Amino acid sequence: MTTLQLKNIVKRYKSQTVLDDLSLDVAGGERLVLFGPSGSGKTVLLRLIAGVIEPDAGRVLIGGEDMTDVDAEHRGIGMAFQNFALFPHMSAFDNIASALTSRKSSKDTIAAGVHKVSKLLKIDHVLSHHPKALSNGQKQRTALARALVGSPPLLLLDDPLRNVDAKLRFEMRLELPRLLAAQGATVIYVTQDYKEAMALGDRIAVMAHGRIRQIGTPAEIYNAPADIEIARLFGDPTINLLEVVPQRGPDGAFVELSDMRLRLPGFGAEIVGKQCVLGLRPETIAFAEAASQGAIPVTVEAETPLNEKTVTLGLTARGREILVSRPAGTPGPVAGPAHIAVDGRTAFLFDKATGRRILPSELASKRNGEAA
Ligand SMILES: Nc1ncnc2c1ncn2[C@@H]1O[C@H](COP(=O)(O)OP(=O)(O)OP(=O)(O)O)[C@@H](O)[C@H]1O
Repeated sequence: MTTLQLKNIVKRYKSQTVLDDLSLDVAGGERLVLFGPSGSGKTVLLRLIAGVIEPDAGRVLIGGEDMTDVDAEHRGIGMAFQNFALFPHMSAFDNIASALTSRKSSKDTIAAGVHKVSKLLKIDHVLSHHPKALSNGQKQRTALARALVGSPPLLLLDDPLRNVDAKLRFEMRLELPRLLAAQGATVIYVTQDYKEAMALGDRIAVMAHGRIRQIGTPAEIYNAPADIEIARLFGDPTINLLEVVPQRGPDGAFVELSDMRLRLPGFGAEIVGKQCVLGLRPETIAFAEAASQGAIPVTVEAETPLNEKTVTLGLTARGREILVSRPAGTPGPVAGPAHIAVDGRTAFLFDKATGRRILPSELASKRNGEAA
């Protein structure tokens, strides 16, 4: 299976550095998601891997071979883009087959390949249609079929679900991993949708300003975000972020919420008196009895039942907003005074000035130990 290595890639447009000394290693058969806000450089990176644009510096290695100076059509890559990019004057069949024409395969071999992939993508009944007679979902599947038909060892998919409706997007999120796994290809998949990133990626590379801010499995990104922005981008409802200044208590550092102490196990003197931001995932907070130990009083302002969960907005004594999320159907207060229980071990602490997550001192010293 084909590996992909990017080494110190730089791409500039006039004075703007769009990719800034970016390096990346993708294992053979891995599905790597490039995730990041609009303008972070995802599409430029994909086009650069494809060979459509050239880097100003750095190397692109595909399967261990330096492909930086090799033309796009000789890189053996399959591509599908968010705007479908189908030829309007060709049938769906011919659009898909166009990916194979340069191979000089026999007509029968091409037809067999097109039918196989079309069946898989459930578009075999519309192969004679031109793009204007296809629904958006069918166009998207046709573009995907064109990318898959030659079984390329490296597949680049640029936000292929962006222009399809919510139902199809949901279906494809379920189907695509199986489909891509069956292909055995190495996949670079661009999306701005964090749920898609988590559903499809073996790993996710979070991009910002032409750099990779964090790379890891979906669980690593969610459970150990490198900074506030990443914590905010992954999660629905969004993570609670509260400005705090930790204090020193008899049994370690704590912060105050509604005049109650929330202990931060593992954190020590290094955070005392520092301007920080506390991150609490709504699903890690539970409603509690007033008398239970550490219960923090809140005033419930509003409740929003969603399909699978109920999200409640509470206010602390000083009017700070806290979202609490619990599985739908579980009881909870609807309005008025209530108490919440927060486990300090699940809290994130960020440096307010830099936005970077501060690791608990125990973990930090363990990491340092590992590095030494
Ligand atoms: N041909 C070009 N000429 C000048 N600037 C460009 C060109 N192509 C891209 N850029 C700039 O590079 C930056 C990154 O663009 P890119 O399309 O890679 O972002 P993106 O992360 O894919 O965004 P989106 O999710 O909206 O597609 C943007 O600021 C864009 O304006």
